[in-house]
Amino acid sequence: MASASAPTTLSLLPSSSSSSSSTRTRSSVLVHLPSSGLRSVGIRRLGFSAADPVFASHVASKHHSSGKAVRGVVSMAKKSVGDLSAADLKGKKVFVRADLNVPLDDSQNITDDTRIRAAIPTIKHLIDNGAKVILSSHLGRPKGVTPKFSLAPLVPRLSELLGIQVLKADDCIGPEVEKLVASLPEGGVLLLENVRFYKEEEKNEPEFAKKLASLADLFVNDAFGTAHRAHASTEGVTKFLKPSVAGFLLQKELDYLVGAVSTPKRPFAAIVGGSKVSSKIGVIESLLEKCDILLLGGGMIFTFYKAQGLSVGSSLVEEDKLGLATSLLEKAKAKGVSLLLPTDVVIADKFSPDANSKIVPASAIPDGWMGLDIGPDSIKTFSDALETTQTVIWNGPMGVFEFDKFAVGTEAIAKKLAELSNKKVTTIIGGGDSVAAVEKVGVAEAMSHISTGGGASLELLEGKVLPGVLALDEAVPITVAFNSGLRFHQRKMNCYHYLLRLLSGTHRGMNAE
Ligand SMILES: Nc1ncnc2c1ncn2[C@@H]1O[C@H](COP(=O)(O)OP(=O)(O)O)[C@@H](O)[C@H]1O
Ligand SMILES: O=C(OP(=O)(O)O)[C@H](O)COP(=O)(O)O
Repeated sequence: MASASAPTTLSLLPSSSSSSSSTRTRSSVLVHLPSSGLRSVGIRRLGFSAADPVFASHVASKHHSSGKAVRGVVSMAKKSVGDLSAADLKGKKVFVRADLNVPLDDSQNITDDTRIRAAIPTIKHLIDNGAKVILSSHLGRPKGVTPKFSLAPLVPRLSELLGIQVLKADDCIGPEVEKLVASLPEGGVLLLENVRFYKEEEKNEPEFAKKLASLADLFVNDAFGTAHRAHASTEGVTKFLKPSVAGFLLQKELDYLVGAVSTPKRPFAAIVGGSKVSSKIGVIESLLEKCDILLLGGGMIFTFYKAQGLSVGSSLVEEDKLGLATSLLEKAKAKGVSLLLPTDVVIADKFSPDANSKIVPASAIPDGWMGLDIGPDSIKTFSDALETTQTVIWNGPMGVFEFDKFAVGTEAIAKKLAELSNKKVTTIIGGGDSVAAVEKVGVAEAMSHISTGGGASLELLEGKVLPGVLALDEAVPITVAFNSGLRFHQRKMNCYHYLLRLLSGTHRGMNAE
């Protein structure tokens, strides 16, 4: 659950990391919060954490584009559904955006209900307080109305978990939906049809957002897995519904992924595997700024080996990323990050569960063979390194874990993390295949945090701002103090609008004054 202790002063901290004189700090900004008032409203830190260097860079680069050389960090407090009282909720129609994008088999059976279970606490809180819940989600990436992407198969599981019969609408806007909403009792739940059946959803068209919003009195966004999308049901509706607040799942995800990773207990290790070097380069680069130990496994290691001049046989390689791999190795060295590549690998004569396999040193992969897992020496080295840590984040399996023969490295790391979790090490797993891997090994429960958002968690780790979070109301209006050189200005303002102006480069309060 989110931290209930409120920071009393949130700082736009001067950063010393910039090497460019053009981006060096010339101003500092303090954001003062009335401490007693904050505690009384149960403020929760959401979205951005103080002193996050990656976010600092992000803010700075945006702000620099306006010609104002200010580098800093903004910490924001988003209003939570837990901050709404029973009086705020009783009889109110609440538009809840959840991410119920669950996998279904060919017979429309749910094969993993993690996202449905994760959405329950917020819905239950609302119905227990007498609200009328209008539940919205997408499923898959349909092009127009597509029956196989209907949310209907989710109704039985939702009803079972909530202990009430969930109603289902055949659309997400329009007169029929309005009728169902009008007859919804207090404590009732109406599941709208897949919001992506309308192309206006992903285009974030205001008229469509307005129609969705017209169904309700207030908005709760609990769709962490979709928080990196600025869609009508995640971002657009906030323009028409007040308050717009965070749900418990969104809050919990951000607590771990922003809180634990921006100010981690150290030593802090990241394990990055999987198959797509290109989609994970941003993560590796940003993790080099943050972590003490970086362990690489999976299909991406062969690009690093090849970049070092080793033979990799027919292993997976992204040729156009060789230069980048070299620069990442150099960057790790310069930053003093302990970047470990596997010293031995399990190789196969074909990409198949029944391939012939053998273990070889990483420097001795023969032609015609491909690396599909990390070897036993590497497992030992990685396990020893992990023993020293206090926080571990894992994204991407160590090998082709779908084939039992090449699942040993992934399973060993999963078990090691479970063991460390029991020793109070913070363990965070993100990414669809990584979560599937820990589920397969049966250790998901042991981990500190399993993220319901693959893309969203990666974007957070890269230091990106999630539009679905940014759009939510902040907990309280706050006092912002500007200190610009010798001048000092103080004004009360809304932190959300302040941040928006800072990000968009339209803030003119510092050097301009
Ligand atoms: N050595 C390897 N060669 C080819 N594919 C690999 C290798 N190691 C892991 N993989 C594959 O990587 C895939 C997962 O990669 P990715 O999508 O990046 O992870 P995640 O979904 O956790 O972010 C798995 O399907 C796995 O089989
Ligand atoms: O499954 C999702 O993302 P993920 O596979 O990155 O975790 C979310 O539901 C977002 O779906 P989208 O990537 O189609 O916008």
